[in-house]
Amino acid sequence: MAVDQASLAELVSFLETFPEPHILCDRDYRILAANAAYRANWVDQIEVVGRKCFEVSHRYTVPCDQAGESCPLQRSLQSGRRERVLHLHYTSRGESFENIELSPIRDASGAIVYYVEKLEPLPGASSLGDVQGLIGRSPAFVKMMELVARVAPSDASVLLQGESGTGKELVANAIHQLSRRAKHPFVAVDCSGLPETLFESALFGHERGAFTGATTRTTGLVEAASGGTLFLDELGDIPLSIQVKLLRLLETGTYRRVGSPELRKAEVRVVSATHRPLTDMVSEGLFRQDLFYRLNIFPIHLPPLRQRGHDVLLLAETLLDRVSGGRLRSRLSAEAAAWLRGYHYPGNVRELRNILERACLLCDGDEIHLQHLPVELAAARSLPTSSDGPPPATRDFPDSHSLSFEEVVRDFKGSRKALASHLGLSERTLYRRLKTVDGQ
Ligand SMILES: Nc1ncnc2c1ncn2[C@@H]1O[C@H](COP(=O)(O)OP(=O)(O)OP(=O)(O)O)[C@@H](O)[C@H]1O
Repeated sequence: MAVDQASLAELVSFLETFPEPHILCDRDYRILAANAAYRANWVDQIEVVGRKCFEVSHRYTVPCDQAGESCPLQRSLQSGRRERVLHLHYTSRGESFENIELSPIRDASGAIVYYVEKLEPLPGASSLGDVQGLIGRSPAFVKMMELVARVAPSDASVLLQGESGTGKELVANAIHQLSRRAKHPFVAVDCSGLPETLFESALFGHERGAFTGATTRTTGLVEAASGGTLFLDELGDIPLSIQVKLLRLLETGTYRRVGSPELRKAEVRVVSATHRPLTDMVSEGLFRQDLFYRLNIFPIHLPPLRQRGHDVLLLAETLLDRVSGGRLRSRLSAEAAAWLRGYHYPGNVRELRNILERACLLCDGDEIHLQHLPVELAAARSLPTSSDGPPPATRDFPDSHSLSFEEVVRDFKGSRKALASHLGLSERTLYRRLKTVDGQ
């Protein structure tokens, strides 16, 4: 049964009272009305009434769920409830990540007849490529961004898990920028770079005379992050002796400077990151279980680049701008683009950036060709190049095609320095990981 015309007109005029952009759709995705805020900001004055929402917002010809994205309308039809998702939408400001909230409207018999859709851009985020420096539009990336947008406004501890170079620090920063803490500091701590003896004083500060060489009182990183976000990178490298102190900080919001009995208050949100399987470390007794649970309240998995499809070329375009550093910006030839699209990137986005930086230096003209790319890396896996078989651009490489760290190390013919650069790791991190592999 349909809602009568008078009720529909009331609903439409009700939407006009909202300052945020709203549209009204039927169950068949058709837009029945758009309020002034939507008309003013969201589309370039084109008529949207009568068109399908997926066509206007995504330029799709099929509903989002048939295009590999989650469709709030379908979800709400199934759940019967309000649904929220994050989508990448076309707007008058270009492509933009938006929080979408879809509320069902029922008729007198209780059947869903319409949907009211509210659209809100992520705070601070404008067009694609400007979401705190994070580039991507693949389903795996958008799914991850949806979790980022959901957790950012809260104070929950977030644990970012993902291979090296997947953008964990960028994501941690995005969480900070999208939170109410954005005006306060974001302090990143590289836990692998701190020797155990200095860890506690770096984190919590120390009093004058607390240990030999402590000639002045020093504030720690926890205090420096006050009101903001403390990002603990390479969490698995925190010594056990410090883990207990970190747990106290998280549970009671207090800490002591080294050499001081005074309990100090800290007001920080903690986001941490690891590429190591922390649950294994917990079962081996190398990481405290209570601390793991406390930090892992909201886990977010960062997809490896090889699972992000066309994001590779999207990223390549932006990274080429960044690495060309004032020089003439090089273009990718078709065969270079196909190779880049098919390569498996054990070092993820950092490796892609390194490959492009090297290619720009090797390339004399303005076009990057296969000879400027490290094609020998993929040859170990017999990946096709443009000259044999279908171009890699047309295929996706599932996980089984990716090389493990050990395999890359085994197959790599160059120096340790070249290997570190190829993997997108610092030499120090490479040695640390080699040590872990040898120790197994
Ligand atoms: N989605 C993205 N868009 C743009 N640049 C990205 C993206 N992801 C990663 N990068 C770039 O890749 C490089 C590596 O990113 P980042 O340092 O955040 O990775 P990481 O996962 O923290 O790595 P590690 O585990 O080695 O510390 C940086 O130069 C970063 O700017």
